[in-house]
Amino acid sequence: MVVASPTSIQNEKIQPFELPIIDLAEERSIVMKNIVKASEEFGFFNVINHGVSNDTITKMEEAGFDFFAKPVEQKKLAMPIGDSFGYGSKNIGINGDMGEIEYLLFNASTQLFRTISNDPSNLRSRASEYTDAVMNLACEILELMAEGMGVPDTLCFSRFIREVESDSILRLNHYPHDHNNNILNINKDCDIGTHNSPSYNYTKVGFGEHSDPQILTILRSNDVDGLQISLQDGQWSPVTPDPSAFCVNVGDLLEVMTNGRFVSVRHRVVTNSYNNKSRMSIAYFGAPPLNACIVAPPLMVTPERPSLFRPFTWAEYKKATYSLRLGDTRIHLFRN
Ligand SMILES: C=C1C[C@]23C[C@@]1(O)CC[C@H]2[C@@]12CC[C@H](O)[C@@](C)(C(=O)O1)[C@H]2[C@@H]3C(=O)O
Ligand SMILES: O=C(O)CCC(=O)C(=O)O
Ligand SMILES: [Fe+2]
Repeated sequence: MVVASPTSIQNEKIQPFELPIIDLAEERSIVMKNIVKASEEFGFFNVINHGVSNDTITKMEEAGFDFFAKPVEQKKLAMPIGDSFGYGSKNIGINGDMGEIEYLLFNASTQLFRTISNDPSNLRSRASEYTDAVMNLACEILELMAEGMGVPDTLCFSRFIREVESDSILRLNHYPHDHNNNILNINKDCDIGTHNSPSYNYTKVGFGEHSDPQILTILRSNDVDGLQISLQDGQWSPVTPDPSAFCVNVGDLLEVMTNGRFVSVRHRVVTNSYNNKSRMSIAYFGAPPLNACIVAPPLMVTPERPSLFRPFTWAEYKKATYSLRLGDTRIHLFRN
C-alpha cells in the first residue's frame, strides 16, 4: 500500500544558518581547504566567482520560465524517449511522493527528450549550453576536493561525470506561487533573523526531504526562498537564495567515495504564501555511468577508518533509490 507523504509542515522551529561561501577566485590552496571543510561539516556550500557566464544562466532561466508558462498540454509533450524523464507535476517519482511542484527532468548527457512541438524559447539548446558549463564547474570542484584531501589521482571523482556514458541529470523545478493560500490564515511563528522573510508555522511541501543519490549537485535558483537543509541537530535551516551563486551539495555516492568523510545532507523545499513570486531552481546531478564501480580510493581507507561501504555499481544504487520513497535513506543498504 502506498502511504501519502506529508504535504504540509506545522509547528517546526527553523534555525538561522549561513552556508559557507567558497570563492573560486581565491588562491587554490585556500579554496581546496575551504571546500573540504564545508563538505565535511555541512555537505553544502555556495560557490561564487564560478566562471559560468551570466548569459548562459539568464538564457537557461528564461527558457525555463517560458517552458513552465506554457499550457499543460504542451508541457506534457516534452515526454522523453525512455521511462522516468520528462514533464511532471505534483508527483515526484513513482512511489507516492507529492509536492507543490512541476518539473522537467532529462538526461544531461544525451538530452534525449522530444522537443516540445513549438519551442521558441529554444530550451533544448540552452539546456545543452548550461549543462556543459555546470558539468565543467562540477568537475573543477571535484578535482579541488580530491586534491584538497591529498588523493594522488585528482581526477578520481570528476572522470565519472565527464564520461560520455555518464548518467547525469538536469532538472528544472518550478514551485508555482500559491495565490489561493490566504496569508491571514497562517500564524506567524518566528522571525528567523538573518533571513529577510519571516517564516510561518504553516508551510506546504514543495519537494519533500531527501538526500541526492548522485556524486555532486550543482543547484541554482531565482531569488525566491524555500530551500532548507537539515542541520546535525535535526533542525531545519533555510538557505538564503543567491542567484549569482551556485549552491553545491555532496551526493550519496561522494559520501561513499570519501568513505564517509563528506556528508550527503538531507534537504527539502517548502513553499509558503509569503512569497509573491514563483521559485524556479535548476539542478544538475553529476552521476557516473551505470556500470561504474563505486568504491573509495585507497587513501580514504585506513586502519583507523576502515571501509564503511561495500563496492557496488551505480546501476545497483540507482535501482535501490528508485524502488524507495523520496525520504527513505538508502546509503545504509550498502554498508559493510
Ligand atoms: C521518489 C523518488 C524521486 C527520485 C527517485 C525516488 O525514488 C527517490 C529519489 C528521488 C531523487 C531525488 C534527487 C533528484 O531530484 C532525483 C532526480 C534523483 O536522482 O533522486 C529524484 C528522483 C526523481 O524525481 O525521479
Ligand atoms: O528546488 C530546489 O531548490 C531543490 C530541489 C532538489 O532538492 C532536487 O531537485 O533534488
Ligand atoms: Fe535534492
